[in-house]
Amino acid sequence: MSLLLPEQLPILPLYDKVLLPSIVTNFVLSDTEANHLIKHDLIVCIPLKKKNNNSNSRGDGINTITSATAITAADALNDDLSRLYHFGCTAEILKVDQSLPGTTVLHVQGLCRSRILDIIYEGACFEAVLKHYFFTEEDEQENEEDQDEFTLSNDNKNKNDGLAYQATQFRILCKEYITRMQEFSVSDVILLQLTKSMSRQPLSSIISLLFCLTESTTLNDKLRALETVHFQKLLELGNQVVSCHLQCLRKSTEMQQTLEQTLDKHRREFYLRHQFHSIERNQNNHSFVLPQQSTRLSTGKNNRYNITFKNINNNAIDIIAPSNEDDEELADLVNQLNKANLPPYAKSVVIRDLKRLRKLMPSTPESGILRSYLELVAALPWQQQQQESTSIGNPHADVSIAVAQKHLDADHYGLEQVKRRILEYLSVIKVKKDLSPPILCLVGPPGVGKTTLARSIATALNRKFYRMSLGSIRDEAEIRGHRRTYVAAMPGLLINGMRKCGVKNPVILLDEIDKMVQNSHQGDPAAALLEVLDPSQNSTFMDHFLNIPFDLSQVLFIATANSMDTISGPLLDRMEVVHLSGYTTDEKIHIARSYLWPKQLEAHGLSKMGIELSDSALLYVIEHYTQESGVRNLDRNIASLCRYKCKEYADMTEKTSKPKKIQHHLQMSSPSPNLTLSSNLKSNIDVDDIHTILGAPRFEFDMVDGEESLPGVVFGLAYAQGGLGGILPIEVNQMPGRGRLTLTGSLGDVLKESAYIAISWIKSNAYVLGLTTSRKEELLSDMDLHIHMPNGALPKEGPSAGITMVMAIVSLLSGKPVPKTTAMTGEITLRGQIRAIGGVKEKVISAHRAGVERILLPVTNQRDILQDVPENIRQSIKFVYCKSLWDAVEACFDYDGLNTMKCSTRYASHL
Ligand SMILES: Nc1ncnc2c1ncn2[C@@H]1O[C@H](COP(=O)(O)OP(=O)(O)OP(=O)(O)O)[C@@H](O)[C@H]1O
Repeated sequence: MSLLLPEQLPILPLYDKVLLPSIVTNFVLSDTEANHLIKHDLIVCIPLKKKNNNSNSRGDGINTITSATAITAADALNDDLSRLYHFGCTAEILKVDQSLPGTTVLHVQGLCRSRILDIIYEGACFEAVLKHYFFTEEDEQENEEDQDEFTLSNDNKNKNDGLAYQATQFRILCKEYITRMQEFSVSDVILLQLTKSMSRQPLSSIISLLFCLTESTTLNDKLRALETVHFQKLLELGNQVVSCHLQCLRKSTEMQQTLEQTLDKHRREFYLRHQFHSIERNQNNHSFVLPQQSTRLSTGKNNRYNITFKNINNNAIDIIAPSNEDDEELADLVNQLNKANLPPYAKSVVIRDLKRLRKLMPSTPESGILRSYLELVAALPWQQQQQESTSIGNPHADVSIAVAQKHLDADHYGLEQVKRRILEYLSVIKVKKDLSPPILCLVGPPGVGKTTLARSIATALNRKFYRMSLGSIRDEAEIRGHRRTYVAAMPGLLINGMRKCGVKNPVILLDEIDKMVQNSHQGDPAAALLEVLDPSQNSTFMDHFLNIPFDLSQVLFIATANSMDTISGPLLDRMEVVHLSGYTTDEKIHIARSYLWPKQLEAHGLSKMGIELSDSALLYVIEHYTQESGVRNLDRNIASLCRYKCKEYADMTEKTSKPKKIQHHLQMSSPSPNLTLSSNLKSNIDVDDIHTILGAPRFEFDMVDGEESLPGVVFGLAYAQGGLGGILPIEVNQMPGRGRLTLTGSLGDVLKESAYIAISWIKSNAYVLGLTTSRKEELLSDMDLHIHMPNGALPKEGPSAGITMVMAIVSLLSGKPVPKTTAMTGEITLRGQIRAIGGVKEKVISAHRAGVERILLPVTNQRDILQDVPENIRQSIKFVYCKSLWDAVEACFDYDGLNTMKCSTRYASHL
């Protein structure tokens, strides 16, 4: 056959590729490269050795050029010729495809191995002089009959070197190789070709195919296959390469198995658990039914199966079954769940979740969430406990009103009306034996004892107390909890509170309910509270995290707020508001004497030292170091006094005691009751000491004493947020101009409007007021007015200064001063009516402190004076109740001093 092939053929050098006999493939060349080749039917494809070939003679390492390129005359100038491998593959050109411009695709089939004897330059291109090698049929002869039965047993060892043995071994290895490759899901096309060739093709072709198709065969192996001209040697090489591949495959299968074994420890546990549950299910199908309270046979870890009994009464599963597969923590959890006395609807959810938890791998985040969820369920008070409070919530128990009153009185001075309202509320509960009366909402300035009152109620009822601060809550989820699908989901404040209390009937204080942010983009927390505060709905309160209805109907809710303005309407509607106003100075003195001073002495270990705080010193502290409606700052200042005395005492003992004794004192947490004060320690705190202890006074109270009664200056009464009242002078001045009005002193819109109303009313009644000489004369046509309220940096707002503005302007224009001991407050209308205002108590109390003797008030505020203002203040101040501005004018000015103003005429002007 070699004779039939020409011994001189054009060369197609191959970069990074080796063509083997029997293989059909294609090479992409440029048209110029292919031109001289396509004139021939046969070519020789010779691999190129690596450029710096210093490795071995076989040409290890071929340059990584991917396409095949023909050697042209120009190429010949290069060193490519020297890099040609000494063997090539003679190939037949099957097809030439030049459909793509500039590109020629040569479809070729390898025919035989050819040794390169010489390279010659022939007709503008290089050609190789070759010697061809073929494998004859005899070469490839093998014992076909024994092939299938042939095994690699010891009996056949004598054949080890034989061709048949090599061939059979190759076939066996090839089959294993194909099977293993199938396991690794290698492309089916390759395996199909290999499988087909196994039965039909001669072995040399199979070897070629194997070398070309398997990606793991190196270029080196392919070059070795190309130069091997003895069939048996080729077979040996084939066996070697396949064995090597197989070894790799076996190794990776082994690794995979080991990896799976390690990874599958948990999966195996899962299978076992699953298996166990199905056995358990079978057992449960045959569960015993007992007529009485159900019991579990045993929870011991040695039990093969746990048998669950069903309660015949409610047909619900009464006890959650533990499992032998449970770890210690999970067994504990199941135990707690069983003790939690869950209602049937909660139990079914828990059983389902417990099953899910057991199927999950403990390391997964979902398992953690589920576990904490079940822990929450176990910790919640689902049923009334025996040891829980014996008062409200338990219909057989009684609330002792006398005890409640004792507690309230013991903790709080005064607040008579508030205490009375609380006792009424508790009486309703006692009589009705449930908690349906509306929820109490204590509204008042800071530090007046709202929180402590709620705490006293809880103590009086012998219930647990939980304070829930709602200040700045803007997310509905904080009340209702997050759904469990969210990462780091948590139950809401209420369920958390119930968990902390551990009882079904605590007193929960919804503190600062007015500070809750309404209608934020994260939902409306106030809306979530509606359900909680509605007695008809809160028995099935739904927390998103818990996702099981929870009964809050036994909880006694009390809310506190500083102002009602910011509480949402529907929420306010569900509550009964109890107002707490600020304390008078007298009340503060009482509170300080009877509660705060003894409390702080006790807290500083000075209760047995006989330290006294004089009344004048206490009053000085209240007036010059606090400016509040409550007593929180006063409490703090009293604590400062106690600290100072402590320091004095410590210094004194250090000076007088021997070192040993000092040591002894330092070790003591509080001074010994036996220790008496040395004569050096001053036991009385006077006004003079206050400066030394508390520093310079922080507030100077505005007193009318220091003021002058001038035309155009009138005292109004102000009420600031936080329950503080005070006197506020309004100053008016006039200047030549054209009737312009200037307003200064950080006045708000409503206050400015009051000024315009005042001017309008005065202008329209100028003649009757005696400010003009005829009805037609225009007031203020040639002058400008300037109204100012001192303390300019402090923003002021509200309608209650209307009356004061009118009187101040009239006073200026008439030249008649209003006595400085007269103050006033009231909203005005354009018709001159005076309307009710708020904060009466605080305003009156502060006016009293400032030395005011007479106050003008709207007649509709009379009941506030009678109800709220302490008797001693009522006695020392004269109240003038005004229905219209004429009453106020009458009270402020001497009528005869005005032009024509007479009592009778003022009514005429109204008509
Ligand atoms: N009438 C009172 N008798 C005795 N102590 C009082 C009285 N009123 C307030 N206190 C004391 O004042 C302090 C502050 O009271 P509390 O914290 O209850 O104020 P609050 O009204 O809840 O204030 P806030 O609105 O800022 O929460 C407490 O130590 C309390 O004991």
